[in-house]
Amino acid sequence: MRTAVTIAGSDSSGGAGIQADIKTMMANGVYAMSAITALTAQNTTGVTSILNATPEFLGQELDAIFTDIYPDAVKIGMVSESSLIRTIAAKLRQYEAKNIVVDPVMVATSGARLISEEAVETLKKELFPLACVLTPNIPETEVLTGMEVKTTEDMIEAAKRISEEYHCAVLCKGGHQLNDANDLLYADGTYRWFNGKRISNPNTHGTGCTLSSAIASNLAKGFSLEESVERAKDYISGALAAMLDLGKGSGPMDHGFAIDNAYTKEAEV
Ligand SMILES: Nc1ncnc2c1ncn2[C@@H]1O[C@H](COP(=O)(O)OP(=O)(O)OP(=O)(O)O)[C@@H](O)[C@H]1O
Ligand SMILES: Cc1ncc(COP(=O)(O)O)c(N)n1
Repeated sequence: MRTAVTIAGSDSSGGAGIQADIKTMMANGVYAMSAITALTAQNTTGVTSILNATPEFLGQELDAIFTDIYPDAVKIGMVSESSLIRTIAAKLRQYEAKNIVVDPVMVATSGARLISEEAVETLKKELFPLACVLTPNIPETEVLTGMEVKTTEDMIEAAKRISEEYHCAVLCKGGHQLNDANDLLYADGTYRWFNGKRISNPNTHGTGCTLSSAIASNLAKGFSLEESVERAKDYISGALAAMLDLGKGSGPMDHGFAIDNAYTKEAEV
């Protein structure tokens, strides 16, 4: 069985972070492991508290993982402090980790800031060069380039700039567009669109976490980056189209849509 690890924050409401990642990896047929960077107290309406792991403890989690069940792919999500980012980078280099997907998580759907400004600089310096693909959303793409991203041409230009600066592929996610949900992959000087029909579902908590974990799962299974993105896009569209509606705010998606006997189907009996 292929294996993957998520290095990210825990979401107590189970919609984003570690919990979304593990559900996604499992639904995509990959054995999931986790190194938790922070505990968050959050639900569909917001984040009320964050408790970071210490760099020492995070290092020990990564040692435990990499010295035993070596992961075929790595997904990195919320890491809010520079010291934690440095620990991750050092461990990934030490263990020669492969298929690293970096989701530069900055702000939650609910509006909470999940990384300090100073840590964004460390993320760029330490982790971006190790990534095989970065998956910023449009606001994150704007922060990373300092340019406004309003049109499809802007998305292409911004993704090109990031890809050239950090020498890795960039998937600029289009979930924040008004009419479409088209994602742009820029790799090796060329680009390709992954078009998605915008699904009229207000429950988008954890879409970014889910997409990056689905990409990591497919890379772990040996698919090319393009194939991995295509499959991940199908997965996120299916999870959104299942129209789960939980909680008072922007709710989580249904990861059970692809699994026989999953909880939503059972619940209807
Ligand atoms: N309403 C929607 N219909 C279809 N696809 C969507 C919708 N919203 C987001 N997506 C898709 O979900 C994926 C994540 O994109 P998005 O831009 O929302 O990332 P994000 O902002 O990082 O997510 P998060 O909500 O976790 O912060 C992309 O593939 C995007 O196209
Ligand atoms: C632990 C954790 N990681 C990531 C996100 C971003 O996801 P979203 O933007 O969908 O809230 C989150 N809310 N919590």
